[in-house]
Amino acid sequence: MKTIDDLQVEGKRVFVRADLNVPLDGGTITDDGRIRAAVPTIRKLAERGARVVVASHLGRPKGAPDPQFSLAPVGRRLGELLGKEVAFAADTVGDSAKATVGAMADGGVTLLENLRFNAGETSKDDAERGAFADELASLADLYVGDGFGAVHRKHASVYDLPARLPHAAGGLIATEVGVLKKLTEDVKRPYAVVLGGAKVSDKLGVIDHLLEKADRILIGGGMAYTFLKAKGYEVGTSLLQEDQVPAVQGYLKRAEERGVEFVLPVDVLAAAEFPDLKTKAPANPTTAAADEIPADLQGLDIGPETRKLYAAKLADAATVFWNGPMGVFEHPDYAEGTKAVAQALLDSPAFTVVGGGDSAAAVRLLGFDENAFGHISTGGGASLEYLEGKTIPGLAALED
Ligand SMILES: Nc1ncnc2c1ncn2[C@@H]1O[C@H](COP(=O)(O)OP(=O)(O)OP(=O)(O)O)[C@@H](O)[C@H]1O
Ligand SMILES: O=C(O)[C@H](O)COP(=O)(O)O
Repeated sequence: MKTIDDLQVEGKRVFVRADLNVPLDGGTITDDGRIRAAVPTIRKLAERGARVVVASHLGRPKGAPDPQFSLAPVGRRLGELLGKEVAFAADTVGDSAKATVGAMADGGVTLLENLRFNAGETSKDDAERGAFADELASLADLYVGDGFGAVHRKHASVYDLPARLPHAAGGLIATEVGVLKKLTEDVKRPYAVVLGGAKVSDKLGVIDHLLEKADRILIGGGMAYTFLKAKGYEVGTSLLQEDQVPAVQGYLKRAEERGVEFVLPVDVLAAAEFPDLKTKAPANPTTAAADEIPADLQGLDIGPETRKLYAAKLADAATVFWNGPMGVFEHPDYAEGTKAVAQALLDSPAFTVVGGGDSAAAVRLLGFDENAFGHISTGGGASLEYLEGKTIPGLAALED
């Protein structure tokens, strides 16, 4: 894989595919970690006289413009962090993008509007994606892949565009891959993996692979309820991937055969309603045993006994990979589980990798010092798929 040091960028339009998919509350960025992580590559290119065209997705709009997913606030923050003006194009490949990119001087930076406002970006149809990639390619001379959080997506800007332009990996991708490699090669044992979060269907597949690698797998967050259901427990109205229950039963069985320890919640914090994340009004959750969640309640965090159990299971680990918060940490009533896991990792001597946009944001928003962890990855699904040993579209596309 080439790096940006291998490219002659002066006076060239360099398309940087970043992952600036940050959590927003209205128009306010609640955690700018992914923007900060994107800055070094953008700054380096601009300092070397490139005309830097930055592009990203934000959220999951449905292939058409949707103001709540505009990257405009991200552009303002990027400008603050770079300490220079970032021109914002009001579309991705339309008149505004062409005019803004056309008007750039050497060393300038433009941010395009959300890539996913265009159906071609995420299309499953190769021709449709390719046509959109052609339009993106017309805006640049060179391509730099640096959006580690999105490299697992076979999307136009990640996968098809690098095939159309001379390309290289940015500094963030190089760093992320370097650290994750350590977890696939000579991992120090015991190796514990903590999985949580809400993108359950995306993440269940990784367990198949982890059963071959990890010594201990702790499950929390929205993932937990599919496991509890697979054990035959009722989970009320909790997040559930019903169609995955048989697969999860298979994982539990294989884990037993292989001597991999699965650790599931023994209690949860549950409520009738999902909490109001805007007002943060008290949610008054009930603590319920994990095998007795009342039919009208949903589990929204791990409970106090589970916090202690998970801390104990992490205390003697030598390596820990953690992806996905233990609960709806954005609300203070459901933040304790995530805090307990973060604290347990800080207290343990293990080499710790925290993966995921939301997991990393949780660590920072809950007041932990991010530098105290071995590595905080900007990619959740991406780091999991990397650990799975899958071919990653956005990394394969950067190979020579
Ligand atoms: N029990 C639960 N029920 C519903 N949602 C939950 C539950 N536990 C955690 N969540 C939600 O999961 C979300 C984070 O999940 P996600 O899978 O996106 O994490 P991530 O891997 O860190 O991020 P990414 O994959 O986007 O990089 C949070 O917004 C949190 O509120
Ligand atoms: O947050 C993420 O995991 C990445 O930005 C990818 O987003 P996606 O899951 O919507 O493709």
